[in-house]
Amino acid sequence: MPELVFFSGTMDCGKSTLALQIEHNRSARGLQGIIFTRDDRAGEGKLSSRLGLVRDAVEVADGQDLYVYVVDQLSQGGRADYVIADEAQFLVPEQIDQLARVVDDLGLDVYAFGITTDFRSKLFPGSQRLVELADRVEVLQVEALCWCGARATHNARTVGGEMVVEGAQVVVGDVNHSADEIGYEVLCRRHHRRRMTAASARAAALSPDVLPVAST
Ligand SMILES: Nc1ncnc2c1ncn2[C@@H]1O[C@H](COP(=O)(O)OP(=O)(O)O)[C@@H](O)[C@H]1O
Ligand SMILES: Cc1cn([C@H]2C[C@H](O)[C@@H](COP(=O)(O)O)O2)c(=O)[nH]c1=O
Repeated sequence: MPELVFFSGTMDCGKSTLALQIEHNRSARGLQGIIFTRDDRAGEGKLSSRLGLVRDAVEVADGQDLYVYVVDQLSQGGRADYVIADEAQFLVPEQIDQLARVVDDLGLDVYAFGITTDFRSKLFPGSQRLVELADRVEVLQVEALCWCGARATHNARTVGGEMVVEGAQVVVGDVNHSADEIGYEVLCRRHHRRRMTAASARAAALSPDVLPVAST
């Protein structure tokens, strides 16, 4: 049975790498996929992994109907054996419904990859719809780690290393960034709740004013 699978996790946990591996293994067996992406850090129409691999993909536009796109490809004589959608958190709920229709009406597997929650730990609308519609939600096995060593479950947005909680839901960026840029850091829930990034933990440890116990 074809499936809609949502591979989810924090930033930097290997989602795009897995997307590229799935694509590689299928194309090595002669299958042909349609690869959708949106706002990848590597630029328009790219699916990129921090391991250095990058490949071309279809950049999803505002309001684009993904079901119609796949049908058009097939009716123009193109092949589509499966569909991959990276950065799926940036798709709108209607586009997730269209991906579900690709599974149900065209009989293709659809593999979607994305972060579930934003820097405020609120669901992205596209990810919410994926959780609602997916046949399976898979959490990636390689754990991204918080600075404290615990499993990272949350995404923090940082400015100058400090966590911020105000701003637009979508700001394309990376976990490796210079100190004064907007960036991201993955944290465990405890440290996300306390807004304690690696930089603020380091500063607190160095400060003579801070008592060793802090509970919020
Ligand atoms: N230099 C490196 N050596 C080995 N693994 C790396 C290196 N840089 C990044 N990675 C791996 O790549 C992962 C990030 O992969 P990526 O597919 O870009 O993540 P995501 O799409 O989830 O943000 C990291 O969690 C780490 O496991
Ligand atoms: C938490 C959060 C992230 N983003 C952006 C930052 C990156 O461009 C992508 C995630 O990419 P990755 O391959 O999973 O690292 O999402 C955002 O726009 N808003 C957020 O709150």
